[in-house]
Amino acid sequence: MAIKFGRPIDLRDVARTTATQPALDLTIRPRRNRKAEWARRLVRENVLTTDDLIWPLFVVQGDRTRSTVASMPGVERLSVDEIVRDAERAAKLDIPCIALFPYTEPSLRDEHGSEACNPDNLVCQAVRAIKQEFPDIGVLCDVALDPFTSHGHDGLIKDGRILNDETVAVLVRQALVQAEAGCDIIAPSDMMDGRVGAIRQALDQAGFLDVQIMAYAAKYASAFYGPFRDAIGSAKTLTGDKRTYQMDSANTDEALREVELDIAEGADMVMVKPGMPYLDVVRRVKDTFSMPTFAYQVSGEYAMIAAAANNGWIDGDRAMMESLLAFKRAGADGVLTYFAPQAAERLRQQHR
Ligand SMILES: NCc1[nH]cc(CCC(=O)O)c1CC(=O)O
Ligand SMILES: [Mg+2]
Repeated sequence: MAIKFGRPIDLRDVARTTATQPALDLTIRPRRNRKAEWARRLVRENVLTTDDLIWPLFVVQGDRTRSTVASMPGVERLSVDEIVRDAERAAKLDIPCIALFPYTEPSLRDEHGSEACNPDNLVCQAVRAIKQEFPDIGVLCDVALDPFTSHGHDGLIKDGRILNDETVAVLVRQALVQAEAGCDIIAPSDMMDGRVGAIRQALDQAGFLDVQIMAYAAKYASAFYGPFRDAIGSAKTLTGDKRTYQMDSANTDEALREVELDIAEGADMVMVKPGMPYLDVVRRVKDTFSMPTFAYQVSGEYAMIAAAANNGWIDGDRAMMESLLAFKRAGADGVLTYFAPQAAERLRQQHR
């Protein structure tokens, strides 16, 4: 491996000090446990493995199509046939789960996000195609209306307000078509009140007792979603912001109340989003509820690391691994990350 950013200084530990100066009278020297790679491995508290990774992918209409996302270097929108190839890559890399997000053709977007409930929409097509070839990989589908609405909001709008209960009714239908297509995990990211309970009830009534729910329980109104909105094509159309449903970045007690509600309504797993700027929330959620807790390293976090790395300003690979390990340290059980395949490849090399 070429060392671009400084040489590794793995100084040989000398058995006895040869310093000319008298040694300090220190009984405790924490550096002893860091003296060599084997010693550091021995006392290492947290590890990242491929089991921790969920890989988000973008689906686009077409055939053999891979289109770049300008604000997410290295990330592409994939047509259904191509997404099956990436699912295969995920399976080969031992990544347990992939997450799907659609770029909906502008002509199919409307005020009500109708395409979300079309059993033949891009996401449903992709789920079927992936499940047919790779039934053993987990498939997570996002539930929210923003990829489908002409205004870019996650819910229905009336007189400039996002309607809660009316939106929940649509989300329930969206979740059902996704479950019908073969989705394993339904992940509501819309932040409407009561949607987890409504979706759970509908899934159960339809016989989808084993379909899990991963609730985007503590999801903040964040500037870090910018590149994602580029990827799904809602950046240009979004009117206003999402602060009447996504959380205020200033709050953490509120995150605990949101998580508590989603668990009570039947969430099997909970998520905090974004990731790195909200590691304190991850820690509090994990400590308070002992639930399977996930963090989403969102598009803006990915873009920052990728951009700095592409400029030669940071060592991208090391920054990626360090950022992912931070989630483990904060108590996360797993991470949704666009770095998933790169991280998995790196983990594989390390273990060789
Ligand atoms: N509700 C849709 C949704 N699901 C995941 C993300 C963001 C993911 C990312 O930035 O990587 C968003 C965007 C938003 O809420 O505006
Ligand atoms: Mg909620």
